[in-house]
Amino acid sequence: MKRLNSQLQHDGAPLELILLIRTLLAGCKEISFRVSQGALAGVLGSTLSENVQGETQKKLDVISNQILKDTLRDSGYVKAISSEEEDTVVPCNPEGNYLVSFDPLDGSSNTEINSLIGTIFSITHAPQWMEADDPSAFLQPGTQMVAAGYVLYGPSTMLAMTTGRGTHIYTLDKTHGGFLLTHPNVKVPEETKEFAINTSNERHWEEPVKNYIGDLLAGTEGPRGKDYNMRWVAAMVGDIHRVLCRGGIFMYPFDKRNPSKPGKLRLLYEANPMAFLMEQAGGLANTGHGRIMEVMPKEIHQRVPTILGSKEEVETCLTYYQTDK
Ligand SMILES: O=P(O)(O)OC[C@H]1O[C@](O)(COP(=O)(O)O)[C@@H](O)[C@@H]1O
Ligand SMILES: [Mg+2]
Ligand SMILES: [Mg+2]
Repeated sequence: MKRLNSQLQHDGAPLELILLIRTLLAGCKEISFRVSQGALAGVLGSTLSENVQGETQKKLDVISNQILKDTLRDSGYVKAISSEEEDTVVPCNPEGNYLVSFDPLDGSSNTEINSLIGTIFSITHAPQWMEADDPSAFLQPGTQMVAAGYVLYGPSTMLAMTTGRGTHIYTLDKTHGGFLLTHPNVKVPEETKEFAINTSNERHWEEPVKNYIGDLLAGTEGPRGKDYNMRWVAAMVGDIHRVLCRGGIFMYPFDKRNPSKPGKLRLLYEANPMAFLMEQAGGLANTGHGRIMEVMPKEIHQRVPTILGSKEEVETCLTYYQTDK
């Protein structure tokens, strides 16, 4: 089975980017080990602190963030880091050529129930003009990403990654510690009968979402003429992995509860990397009003509504926004 290195070379990734990705993944392997030790390593449960977004930090949020930060800072390849768990950008090597953004642990609420969690990341070039502690260099649209992916800490530890030449999925071979290419060139089926949305928020949704989901729930008797199934992992990384593997539509739409938080998911750490993976696998990624990867971020912790998945299903969903039917 092909190794990660040879696939990256095959996809034309420059040597320094390959070395950076390998460094990042060394950190993820350490997180994978800590996660698998669970209660034995004392990594479960909450801390007493909150992150800048007012969310209580789990011990694993803090540990994973520290592991990635230390690994990347020491590598020399990275000029600065932005993380869901950091208030501001973290300056690294002023001579570094890359910027890395990450959600060190996605799906924190799943840690205590031994359910799916993961790390989501993206990499862009560091502009020459930037100072290492200048957050404005991170305010680039997702179209500028040179690599993105996630590591899923599930029954197997899996990596989904793209450098813009397709989306490939690898499995961590724990006997040698290498990621092996198990699912090359993943293609998301264009049609689906499966959706993922937190329906407990229905009363806060806007009309297009209410109408679209209402039509899915109507099944064979409704306008869509087929029965849909629903799944919700409560970790985007798990839901997107399922969609990449067998199709579906995943949504975290705009929520009327708090207009300052337009959707729960973060553009830099969650939406953009997943959008890149989805598009490279033939799927779509939209906010309801435009392509996620074209959103110009105004601040590093910005949130964005998300609709990702099977091409035809996302296109159908978007027609509800156009007509507001
Ligand atoms: O509480 P809800 O609505 O189930 O939210 C689940 C969503 O929140 C998230 O867990 C947020 O991620 P974090 O755990 O990194 O904060 C997403 O992964 C997931 O899709
Ligand atoms: Mg997350
Ligand atoms: Mg997180």
